Amino acid sequence: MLDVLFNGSFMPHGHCLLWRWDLLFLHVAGDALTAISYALIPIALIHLVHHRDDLKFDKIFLLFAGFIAFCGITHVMGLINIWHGYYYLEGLTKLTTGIISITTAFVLWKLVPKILAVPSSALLEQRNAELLKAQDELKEINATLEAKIEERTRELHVQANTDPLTSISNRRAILCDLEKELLRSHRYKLECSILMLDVDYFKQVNDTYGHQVGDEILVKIAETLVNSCRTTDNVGRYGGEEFLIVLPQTDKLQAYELAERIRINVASLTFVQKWELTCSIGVANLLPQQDIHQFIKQADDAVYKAKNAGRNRVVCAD
Ligand SMILES: Nc1nc2c(ncn2[C@@H]2O[C@H](COP(=O)(O)OP(=O)(O)OP(=O)(O)O)[C@@H](O)[C@H]2O)c(=O)[nH]1
Repeated sequence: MLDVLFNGSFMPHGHCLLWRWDLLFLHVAGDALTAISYALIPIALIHLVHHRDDLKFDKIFLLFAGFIAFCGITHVMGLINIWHGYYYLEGLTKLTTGIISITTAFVLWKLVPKILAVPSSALLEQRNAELLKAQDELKEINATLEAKIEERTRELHVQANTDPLTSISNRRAILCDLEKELLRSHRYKLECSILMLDVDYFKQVNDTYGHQVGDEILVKIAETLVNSCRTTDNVGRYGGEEFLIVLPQTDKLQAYELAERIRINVASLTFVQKWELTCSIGVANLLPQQDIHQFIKQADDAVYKAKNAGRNRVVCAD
């Protein structure tokens, strides 16, 4: 079998060309150039498949490489057969080339729908642009939402710490301020005073003029307190008609003077109704080691004394 295959004793092709140099040149040059390029193309294809893991349909590239390589071999056989007559070998090469070619053609046609289904780079670019746009829109929505959440959180914080009637700090907030001030004063050995203010005979105001007038009076008193104090002082509504004022770095005498001023300011408030509005104020100055409850009780006791002493007065705790 191999003897037949490698039998080169058939008439060389050169005889058909009558050994004319011009014909020989055309055939040799054409076959040689084709054979060289048919050797280089498969190498390039294999290199490509080898270096790109993400290459889709890599099997077809390898099939192409084989197909082109065998085409090259048939041209080499054509060259050899100019001088020798290996026509069995050439025939076998052509048959092999034909089988690989038909296989490649078959596989390629089978792949066509799949290849067409792969989105084109223009389509991918368009999708990418759409995604980037959607991403920008989402970022914008996110930023808006975050701003809204921040705003709402601020509003809720204000709501949680503000007395809805008077718009000053509520009991929770003023106690929180006092707690902080207490810690600071103890730590840095600073003076700290508080005023507890209770409106006199407020029940009578409500009973005589109605709850709404009572509310208006509370609002006016809160305004008066805020206007009478420094911005560094904290004014809060402690209870119904009770107000707590925290005075950082303020000694007993300064606190007493402020309390007197407040008492006078409240007494000078005028309402449509002829009612002499007064208040009683207890002053407490922070003692060493004193906690918030003891501090407030001191001020409360002073208010109680002021009430018992006839109201409309300021009493300093002992
Ligand atoms: N209008 C109004 N009244 C309130 C509010 N909170 C508490 N009060 C009223 O304040 C009154 C407080 O009455 P009391 O504790 O007896 O004290 P008082 O009448 O001021 O008497 P003294 O404190 O002893 O001078 C009650 O009638 C409460 O209903 C409020 O938000 N608005």
